[in-house]
Parts: sequence; C-alpha cells; structure tokens
Amino acid sequence: MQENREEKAVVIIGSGIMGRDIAAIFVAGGWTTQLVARDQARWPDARQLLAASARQLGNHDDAKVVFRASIKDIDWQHVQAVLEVVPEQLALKQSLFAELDAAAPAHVVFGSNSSGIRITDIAQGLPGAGRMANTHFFQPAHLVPLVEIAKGEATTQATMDRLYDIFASLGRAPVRVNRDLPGFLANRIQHALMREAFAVIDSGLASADDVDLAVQFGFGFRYAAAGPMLLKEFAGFDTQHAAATAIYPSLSNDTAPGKTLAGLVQQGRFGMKAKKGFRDWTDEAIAEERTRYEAALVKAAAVLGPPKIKRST
Ligand SMILES: NC(=O)C1=CN([C@@H]2O[C@H](COP(=O)(O)OP(=O)(O)OC[C@H]3O[C@@H](n4cnc5c(N)ncnc54)[C@H](O)[C@@H]3O)[C@@H](O)[C@H]2O)C=CC1
Ligand SMILES: O=C(O)[C@@H](O)C(=O)[C@H](O)[C@@H](O)CO
Repeated sequence: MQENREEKAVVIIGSGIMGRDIAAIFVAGGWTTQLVARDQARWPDARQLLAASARQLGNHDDAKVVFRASIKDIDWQHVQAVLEVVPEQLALKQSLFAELDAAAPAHVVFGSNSSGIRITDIAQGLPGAGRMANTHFFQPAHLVPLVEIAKGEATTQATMDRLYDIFASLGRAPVRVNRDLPGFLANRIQHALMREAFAVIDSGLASADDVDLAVQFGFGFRYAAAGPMLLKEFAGFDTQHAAATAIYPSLSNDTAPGKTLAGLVQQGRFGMKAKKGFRDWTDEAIAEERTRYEAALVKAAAVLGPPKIKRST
C-alpha cells in the first residue's frame, strides 16, 4: 500500500526517561513531534537526549522537534496521535486525558504509556474514551521494538487499527491486547518473572547478581532467537507439563511487593535515577553502563530481525 505522504504530526506528553525516546521514534520516522514538558529549564537536555536516540535510529531532524509548556500551546494541525508518558499516577493521567479530550480534534487517537494502569480507568467517563488505548513501550523505547496496544472497554476497533498501523509504519513490533488487564500482556509476564526473581532474593535462595546472571546467560538469552512458546516446541510440551506440575506449587504467589523491593523503595534506592539501587551509581558509571547496554541491544536487534506483523489497512 502506497504510504500516505501527508505531513504527519504527533504529540508526546512528558519528556522523561520514556517520553523522549518515544519521541525519537517519531522524529526518526519523519514526524513533526511536539513534546509537552512543563519544566522549560529541562528542554535543552531533553532535546539533546532525544536527538542522540533518533540518531541511533539513523535519522534526526531537529526542526521536527517542538517543545510546548502546556497542552494549551499545542498546534493540532496534522496531529494524528497523542501519547501520554507522565508518571504512573492515575489521577494525573486522568486529568491530562480529560484536558486532551476537550482540546484534540475528533480524528486524533490517544495512547497511554502506563506500565500497568488500564486505559478503561484513565479514560473513565470521557466522551472520547473510544479513541483511547494503552500503548505500552519498553525501556529504552527507541531500541526495544515492542509496543503493546491494549483495548479498553470503550476503545473502538478503528482506534486499535489506527494505532497499530502507526507503530507498524514506524518499524515497531505492535501487539494487540484484547482487554486492558493491569500490565496488559508483556508486562504481566515480565512482572510474573520479577515477582519470582525478588522472591528468590527475599528467601536467600540466590543473590541479585546471580539472578541476573542466571536469566541473562540462561533462558533470557534464548529470547533473542525465539519466543517462550516456540522454545517449548523445541523442548516438548510434555516435558513443560511435567516440570510445571513439579514447580508451580512452590512458586511465589505474593500479591504485593516483597521485603527486598519494598526495602529498596523505602530507602530511596530507586536505581540510577537516584544514583543508588542494589548498588551505588556515579554519573560516569551510569553513562558507561548505558552505552554498553544500548550497544548490546542494537546488536541483539540485528539477531532478532524484523517482527512478523500484518498491517490492519
Ligand atoms: N521507566 C520505565 O522503564 C518505563 C516507564 N513506563 C511508564 O511510562 C510513564 C512515564 O515513566 P518515565 O518516563 O519513567 O517517568 P519520568 O519521571 O522519567 O518522566 C515523566 C515526565 O513527565 C513529566 N510530567 C509530569 N507531569 C506532567 C504534566 N502534567 N504535563 C507534562 N509533563 C509532565 C515530568 O516532568 C517528567 O519529565 C509511567 O506511566 C511509567 O510507568 C513504561 C515503560 C517503561
Ligand atoms: O520494563 C519496561 O520497560 C516496562 O515493562 C515497564 O513498564 C517498566 O519497566 C515497569 O514495568 C517497571 O519495571
């Protein structure tokens, strides 16, 4: 299908860890990208980081990047979508979506990058709830191809198709999630793994470093070559069934974060953003680790190859 050559524009609300890398995807794809970021003092740094990410995708045109201090300043001409990427706070997301719904032309579709809050709850009661979905990226958003698009109770099929096609046109790997359960699809699976990983550390079964080594150099490494279900076609579902029968009863069924994760947060050990997590971080160590990590992701993406997806239209 001939790509629509009209001027394409997107609005990203929030220019933090995720917002600027999501913006970089659109800039690299030639979209005019307006970022709503309240703190103008942080615009230069955000612009610089966005440009670096867009260059990693092979294309950056700084003229395509426009910062706005408020939703009221948005130029809606050519805008096709708005992606919300503000902190994981339901009330904040709800107030932003209400303001955006009142301001955006009817054809504009909305996505929330929430990690786990359902769009049904964010869009609750809004006239435009039908044009809103969860659109969940993974960090770093510009290097991890997956975007899970979760359908809220009011989300229309047309909205799902439009968002799917936008992300497919940008070379991402969109997946459709048929209902918006907390954590959608991939984040439910990731958090199931993280729940067990923290339970292993809580119980003293293994250290945090050995959890990382076991996953990265064990089954995690395989996922660059095949997904978990394909891997079990190799292994045998009879063996999977037998192992599951033996293992499931002792797996963690915690319904809240355990002592290690809760302790890290109570101590303000949020990770690199706080310069301390399981370990302390200097700016130099963070920069070094991010460079190593992102270079490894670029190589892994080459092994991964393009996703098998089918455009809606
Ligand atoms: N950090 C991660 O690894 C991932 C985070 N997410 C989700 O993405 C969302 C954003 O997370 P991060 O980028 O990590 O947060 P962040 O704290 O790095 O960035 C949030 C940005 O939103 C801005 N902001 C806050 N209120 C605003 C408002 N009213 N208008 C405009 N901008 C506003 C802040 O100034 C900040 O720049 C959250 O819902 C999070 O759960 C999703 C995937 C991965
Ligand atoms: O891992 C990611 O990038 C995403 O799944 C996220 O939403 C966040 O990391 C969140 O799950 C906190 O781990």
